[in-house]
Amino acid sequence: MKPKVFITRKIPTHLLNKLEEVCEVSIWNHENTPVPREVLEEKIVDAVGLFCLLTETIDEELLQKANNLKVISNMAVGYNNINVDVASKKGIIVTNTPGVLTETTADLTFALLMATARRIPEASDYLRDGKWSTWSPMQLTGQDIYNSTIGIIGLGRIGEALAKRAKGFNMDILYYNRSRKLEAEKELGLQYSTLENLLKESDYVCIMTPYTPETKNMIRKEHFKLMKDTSIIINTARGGIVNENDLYHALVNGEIWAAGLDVFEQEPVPMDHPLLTMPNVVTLPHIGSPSIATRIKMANVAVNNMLQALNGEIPENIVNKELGKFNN
Ligand SMILES: NC(=O)C1=CN([C@@H]2O[C@H](COP(=O)(O)OP(=O)(O)OC[C@H]3O[C@@H](n4cnc5c(N)ncnc54)[C@H](O)[C@@H]3O)[C@@H](O)[C@H]2O)C=CC1
Ligand SMILES: O=CC(=O)O
Repeated sequence: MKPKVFITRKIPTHLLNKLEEVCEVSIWNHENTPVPREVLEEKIVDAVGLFCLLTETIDEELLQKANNLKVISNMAVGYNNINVDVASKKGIIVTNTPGVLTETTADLTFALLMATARRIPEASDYLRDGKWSTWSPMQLTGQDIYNSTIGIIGLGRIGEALAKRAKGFNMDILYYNRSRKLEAEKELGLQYSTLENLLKESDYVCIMTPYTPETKNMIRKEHFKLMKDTSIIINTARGGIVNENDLYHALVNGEIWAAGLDVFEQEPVPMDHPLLTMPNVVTLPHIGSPSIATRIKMANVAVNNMLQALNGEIPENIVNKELGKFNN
C-alpha cells in the first residue's frame, strides 16, 4: 500500500508526479489560498507524510491528531512554523530546504538594502505621481552604500553570502553570531563583534538569524538607541526578531534613518500596520527566495526529503537529527 501524503499547496507538476509514483497523494491544489485549518486537521489524521509551507502552523494541537505521520517536509529553510519538540517526541521527522535558496535570498537582501538606502520605491512613485518637475541638489537624497559599514547578525549560510556581496561594495563588515567563523573572517575580512558594538558602528544592520525563543524580540527599544541616526535596519529573516512597535517608535523619533522589511510578525502584514504609513520603510511580501529556479529547487529538495524519509533513510536535510533512522 502506498503511503498517504498531503501537500498543502500547488507544486510544479513534474514534482507532484514524482511523489505520486510512490505515494497516494492528496493536495490542496491552490496557488494563492492557504489550506484552511479544518482541511489540514482532517488530512493530518491519515497522512504519513506532510509537505507544507511556512504559512502552515504545525503546532502541538495539530500534531496530537497526527497518529500516522512519519515526516513533515517544510518547503523553506526556516521551520519556526513547526513545533519540532512535539514532532520529535512523536517520532516525526522534520526536514527543511537549506542551501538552494542561499544566494537568491542574499541577492534580495542586498537589493532591499540598496532600495532602502537610495529610496528607490519612493523615487519611482515620485516620478509616476507626476512630482518630477526638475533636478534639484538635495532631491531624494539617500545614504551611500560603498565604503560604509554593514553589521550582519547571524552569519550562517545567507549571512555569509550577504557578506560576499558587501565585500564587492568595499564595505567594512562586522558580524555577530552564536559562534565565531574564523575561516569566513580570514576569507572575507570580517570582524567579529559584540551585538552592542555592531549596533553602534554599523550603517546597515542586517538580521539573518532563524526565529527561535532566543532571537524573538532580539532587537528592541534599547538596541535602536545604540544605533546611528543615519543607520538602516534590514530584516529578511523573520518578523518577530525585530520588535515592530519599538522599530516604529525608533523611526518616528529619528533614532534610526530607515528600515527595509521583507518579513513581519503577522503575515500577510495587516494593511493598517503603522510601519506601512512611513515613506522611509521599504516593505516586501516575504520574497527572499522566489526566483523561478530557486523555488523549483526548493520544491525538489522538499520532495526528495519526503521520499528519503518514507523510504526509511535519514533525509539529507533532517532538522531533528536526534531521531535518526526509522523503519517503515
Ligand atoms: N525572507 C525570506 O524569504 C527568507 C528568510 N530566511 C530566513 O533566514 C534564516 C537564516 O537562514 P540560513 O542562513 O540558511 O540559516 P543558517 O542556520 O545557515 O544561519 C543562521 C545563523 O544564525 C546564527 N544564530 C542562531 N541563533 C542565534 C542567536 N541567538 N544569536 C546569534 N546568532 C544566532 C547561527 O549560528 C547561524 O550562523 C532562516 O532561518 C529563515 O528564517 C531564509 C530564506 C528566505
Ligand atoms: O522564508 C523562507 C524560508 O525559506 O525560510
